[in-house]
Amino acid sequence: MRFAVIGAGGLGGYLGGRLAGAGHDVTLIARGSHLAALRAAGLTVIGVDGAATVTPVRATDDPTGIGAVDAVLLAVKTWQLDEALAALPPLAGPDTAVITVQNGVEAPHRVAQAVGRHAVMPGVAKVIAMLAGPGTVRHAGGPGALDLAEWDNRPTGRAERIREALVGAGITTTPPADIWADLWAKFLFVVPSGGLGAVTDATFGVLRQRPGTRRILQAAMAEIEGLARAHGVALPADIVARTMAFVDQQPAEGTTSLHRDIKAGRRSELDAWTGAVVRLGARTGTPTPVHDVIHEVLSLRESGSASA
Ligand SMILES: NC(=O)C1=CN([C@@H]2O[C@H](COP(=O)(O)OP(=O)(O)OC[C@H]3O[C@@H](n4cnc5c(N)ncnc54)[C@H](OP(=O)(O)O)[C@@H]3O)[C@@H](O)[C@H]2O)C=CC1
Ligand SMILES: CC(C)(CO)C(=O)C(=O)O
Repeated sequence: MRFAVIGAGGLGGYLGGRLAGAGHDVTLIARGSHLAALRAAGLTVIGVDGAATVTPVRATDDPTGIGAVDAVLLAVKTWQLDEALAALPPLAGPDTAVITVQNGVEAPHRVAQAVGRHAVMPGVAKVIAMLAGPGTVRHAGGPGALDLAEWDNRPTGRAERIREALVGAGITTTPPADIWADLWAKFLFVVPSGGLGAVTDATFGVLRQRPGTRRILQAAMAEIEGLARAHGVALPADIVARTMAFVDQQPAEGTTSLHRDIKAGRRSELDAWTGAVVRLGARTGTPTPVHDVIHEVLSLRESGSASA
């Protein structure tokens, strides 16, 4: 199949590298020193069981020469989506799927405004992958899975072909009963853990062990459960207990990307994570007091004016 990956960073590089390694026609759209390294020495994916290099790998910063592809993996951060969307038109044919992988529940809607719902396949990535340096991606954990579906979850030939390509490339994927419920379930895990982790600078191990932080985590998850209900999304009745059990299985030293980005002073996805909870809560009249506090504290810290 023909794939284009817009944003060949941690996640896009991992998925694109696996697909290219399995023989698919993959073009990575990248920039800067990462693009230079991809062109010079290919893409190296350091996995849990060793490293593999795909070389040569097709990489460019100019989408105009690629032509229409079967699927675009839109793998940039949420705040980079507008710029990435500008690269889409030359890649899109009448049946091209545009797969979103962003954490949060708003990215598919933003992309659909640009390309239409028929083109968008919301995806949920279950992997921990990061750029280890120019041209190199590290798969640090997680099952290495990408679940995706059509907007209305109906089975289609293109969804099936993409799943076959993923499985053939060693990426686990399961047809979801409802991709929106899966997106919200992941939202309910990452946002409370990320927000509270960033506020306290605590790892999963600490957050789950202290009675106080554990209670706040559960209260934050319950807020998102209420928000999902307000959006007509059916989550399992025991979603908070299930998600706490999942938190209990995470490596004790683990943190989320939101926490790591804020701690390192990099631009974060705060607006698409905690910000979205506050925004959607206000829009639907759903109380989100825990997220309101977390959002205010982290916004203040990100604005750099905490000591002004
Ligand atoms: N990494 C993971 O394991 C997971 C990530 N996600 C989600 O996936 C998304 C991507 O995350 P992640 O891969 O970690 O982020 P990264 O920052 O590692 O990767 C994004 C890449 O896209 C590049 N990029 C951005 N805009 C453009 C553009 N217009 N043209 C070319 N390249 C561009 C960035 O380059 P530059 O640095 O120059 O801006 C960067 O290399 C996030 O929304 C995240 O929530 C979801 C689950 C797991
Ligand atoms: C699942 C998890 C926590 C893995 O990195 C994630 O998606 C994130 O931190 O952004």
